[in-house]
Amino acid sequence: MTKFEKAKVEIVDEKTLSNGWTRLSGYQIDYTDSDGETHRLKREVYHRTPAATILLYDPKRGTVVLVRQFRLPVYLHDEPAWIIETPAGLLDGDEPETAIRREAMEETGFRVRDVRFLFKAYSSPGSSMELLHFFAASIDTTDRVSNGGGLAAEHEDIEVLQVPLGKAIAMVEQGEIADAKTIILLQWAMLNRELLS
Ligand SMILES: Nc1nc2c(ncn2[C@@H]2O[C@H](COP(=O)(O)OP(=O)(O)O[C@H]3O[C@H](CO)[C@@H](O)[C@H](O)[C@@H]3O)[C@@H](O)[C@H]2O)c(=O)[nH]1
Ligand SMILES: [Mg+2]
Repeated sequence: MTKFEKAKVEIVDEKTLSNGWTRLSGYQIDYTDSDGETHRLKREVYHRTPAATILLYDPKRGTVVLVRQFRLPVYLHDEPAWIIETPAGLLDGDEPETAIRREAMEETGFRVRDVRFLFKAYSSPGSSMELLHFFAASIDTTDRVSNGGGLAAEHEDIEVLQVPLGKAIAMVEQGEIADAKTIILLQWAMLNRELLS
């Protein structure tokens, strides 16, 4: 028996408010709440497609592979905008594991061998449909087959960093790493280091 036994939702209307790189819709829904009362609510939804991210961990050196790139939404906060993240990208219609192998290679130059699927998580469920698939893989220096750096055709301009895991955790505490997916994966690594040998 949950609070929401009587709750239900009916979509009454959807209008496209913007149809650029990502579609933004304005919905009207009839939401019947937990007391059984129905209210018409307005909600805006950003139709982001699924994405994937990966913790690349080198057990011999105790380092993680991170990428640094310009992020406009951070710039608009008047914060330093070349932020540090785990490698990530849109699935672009591929299976999550295929997509993360491709993104890891394009962004970091590491060819990933065995990949471990960890979990899925909504990155911002109040406004965005984005569902992120989280992975982890151990790598070593011999898996680096190119410099990475992203796709020139898409003007990706990516710096590849190899950071000791303890230092990366300290960077979270100091505010130098401030991306949610990255913090989740670094904390997973701290809790599960024995799985990555
Ligand atoms: N033309 C155009 N191109 C864009 C736009 N936004 C992004 N791009 C391009 O689209 C590509 C996206 O690169 P990916 O590596 O696939 O994705 P990402 O930017 O790393 O991140 C995605 O996944 C993250 C998961 O953490 C998400 O958080 C992030 O919002 C995004 O969906 C980049 O080349 C970028 O230049 C846009 O509004 N217009
Ligand atoms: Mg990316």
